Amino acid sequence: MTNQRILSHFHESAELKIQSATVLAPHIAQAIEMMFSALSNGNKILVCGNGGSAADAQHFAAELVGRFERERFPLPAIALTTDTSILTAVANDYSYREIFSKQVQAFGQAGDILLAFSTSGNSANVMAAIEAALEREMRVVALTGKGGGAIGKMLTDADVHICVPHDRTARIQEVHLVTIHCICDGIDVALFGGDVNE
Ligand SMILES: O=C(CO)[C@@H](O)[C@H](O)[C@H](O)[C@H](O)COP(=O)(O)O
Ligand SMILES: [Zn+2]
Repeated sequence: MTNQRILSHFHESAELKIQSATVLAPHIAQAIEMMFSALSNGNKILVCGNGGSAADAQHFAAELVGRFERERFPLPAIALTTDTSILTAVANDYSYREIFSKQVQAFGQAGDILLAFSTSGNSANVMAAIEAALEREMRVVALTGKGGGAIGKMLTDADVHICVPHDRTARIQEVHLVTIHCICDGIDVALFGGDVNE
């Protein structure tokens, strides 16, 4: 019984990944192109999300500033989920809704990219961050699920929407993870070409 449950998690996850690959590949390719071009112009990437998606935001920033699979110079990415003094002050003095948007206003510049994670597409603080980014002429890459929610409706044609075709938060997060690894790999390939062992 327990084993069956475990097996079904693995199967559902694997099946969704296969199914998402075709649907998401063109959007992921667009995100890679947009990020590579921004980084090449001296711009940076700000990243945000709640809960498991906060971990994804930090995971992505770590792979850009540190490394993914290749040795290379550090690339500028900042997770907006890590400074507990900023997060608690803004949540306490203003609202939880503004914890990311205030940081976008503080650090974001035209041409920078906001990478925004929300499995529901409806987290108010992620939406506020997107609003702030668009006001500053930043571009947005949104990783969502569940049809994209309100975030899907806020994005412009200049932005990229990577919407996982599923309704279960855990499954969506699992596809978000492989997506950020695709993006890291794509940026490395754009920088150096070829495969990892070259
Ligand atoms: O990791 C999980 C569930 O798998 C949770 O921590 C989850 O991230 C949190 O409930 C988030 O607050 C959900 O926000 P969102 O993805 O809808 O924007
Ligand atoms: Zn989770």
